[in-house]
Amino acid sequence: MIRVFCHTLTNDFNAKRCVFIGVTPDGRQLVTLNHDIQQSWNVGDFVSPLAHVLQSGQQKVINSEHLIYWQEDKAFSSLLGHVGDGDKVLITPLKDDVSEASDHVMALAVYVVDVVSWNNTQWQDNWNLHFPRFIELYTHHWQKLNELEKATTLKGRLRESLNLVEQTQAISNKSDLIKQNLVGDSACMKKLREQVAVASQSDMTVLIQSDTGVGKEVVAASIHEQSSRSRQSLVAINCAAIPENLLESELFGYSKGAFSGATTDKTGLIALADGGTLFLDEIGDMPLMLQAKLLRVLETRKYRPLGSDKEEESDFRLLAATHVALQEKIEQKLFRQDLFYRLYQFPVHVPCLKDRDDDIHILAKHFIAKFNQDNNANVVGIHFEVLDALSQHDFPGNVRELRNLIEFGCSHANDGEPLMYNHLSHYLNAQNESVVAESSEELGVEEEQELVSISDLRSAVKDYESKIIAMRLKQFKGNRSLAAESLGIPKRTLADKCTKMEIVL
Ligand SMILES: Nc1ncnc2c1ncn2[C@@H]1O[C@H](COP(=O)(O)OP(=O)(O)OP(=O)(O)O)[C@@H](O)[C@H]1O
Repeated sequence: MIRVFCHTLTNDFNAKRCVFIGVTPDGRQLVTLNHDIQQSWNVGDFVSPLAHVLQSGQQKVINSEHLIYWQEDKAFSSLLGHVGDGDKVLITPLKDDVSEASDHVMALAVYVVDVVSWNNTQWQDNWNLHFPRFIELYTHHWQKLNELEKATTLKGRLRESLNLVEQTQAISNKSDLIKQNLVGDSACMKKLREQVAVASQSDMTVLIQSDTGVGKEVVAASIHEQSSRSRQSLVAINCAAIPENLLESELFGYSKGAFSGATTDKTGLIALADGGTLFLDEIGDMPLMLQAKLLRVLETRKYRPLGSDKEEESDFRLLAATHVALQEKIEQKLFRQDLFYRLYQFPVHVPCLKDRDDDIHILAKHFIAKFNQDNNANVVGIHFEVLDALSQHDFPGNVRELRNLIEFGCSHANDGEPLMYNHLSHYLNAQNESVVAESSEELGVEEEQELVSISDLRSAVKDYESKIIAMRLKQFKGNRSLAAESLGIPKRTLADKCTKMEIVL
């Protein structure tokens, strides 16, 4: 469009030079639009004649002798090139014809007319007659093109935001589905489900890092189930559970005769995962020699079964998990750094249960429902004392320990009844006994010293009672029901004694 404008001005109106200047979208700058010239001016810089025309909206004709006044504006001078004696520099504003402000200037055309043309009456007639019409037509077309461009850009942006909305919706839908297996309402579990949903949309290698029993396997299964590979298998292996020499043949498979005992061909897990997902649990325990082989497979997708001279291909997606800190293993030269970075494409951390104890209740309910379903039982809910006790438990074995605990309790509960404290007391007391044993040992030393100095038996007994109650309350983190139950006294009696003895916790 600009080329056509300059071409018409040069050919039909004998312009010696023609430059097109536009206003930037933020309205702050004037910039040259010709491809071969790069200059810009601040719209408020009145050292330049361009700012004057932009503000007045009136065409300006500058005689060659008056150019001296604008010499301070070096950019403007260099724009014009050589201007001969008597030549005229014209700056014509191009006004937008649909804008409500009829003086809105869209652009400026700067051109030089030589003295001969300017003094020629035929040129003058032609210029007076056709130039205004040309400018009007040109501005109109240019404006339409700009509108079209704006509409196309807007359409593109709308599409982009629509895609974003669709993507967010898809992730939220997936997260809801994932919640059926990856239970928990804590903020970190919601975030984890979102990460799982995002991971399931790509083929990136996911490295799941966490303590034992937190649900790494559940995370891996959820990623696979929500991915486009879900119709094919999820093939899982625990690298720590299999002896080193067997792990290689399990993964790569072997040909008949590869070693003594290989009486038939065996398909390896890498082959079985073709089209699906391979989950390597406890990858931190994989021997170094196998790590090198795995790295090669990840890079080429090719592998060779033991004893075979033929390379095979497998299109699998890798998920890996570890409960050990791989960085430490790298420092100890027990894990390859290059493999770590290959696995670390999409890292996922699953938080420990003690860092999200809001989830204990919902997980407990989930495991009771599962127990009922699997055992055709009818344990109805969970008593608040059990929840209190659970929230004070540390769960070093994480969700797996909670699941075992609930299943243990459910198996002692009666149909139609909720899960009560006494159904779990055997399990929990075994834990508490170790706490009490620790405290008792400490008390033994102090007690010995105190016994020697007793002079008032009644007050010593009271002190002793008060210590026992305080210790028991501490053990149950201030829960008076549990402390009273453990001491075999009613809760009200314990409360009275606390008031009388001024025991506060
Ligand atoms: N968020 C959860 N929702 C429901 N069940 C869960 C959740 N997290 C873990 N579980 C259950 O807890 C048990 C242990 O989970 P999982 O085997 O996935 O843990 P892990 O981290 O892989 O353990 P390990 O480190 O021993 O391999 C399983 O029975 C699993 O179903």
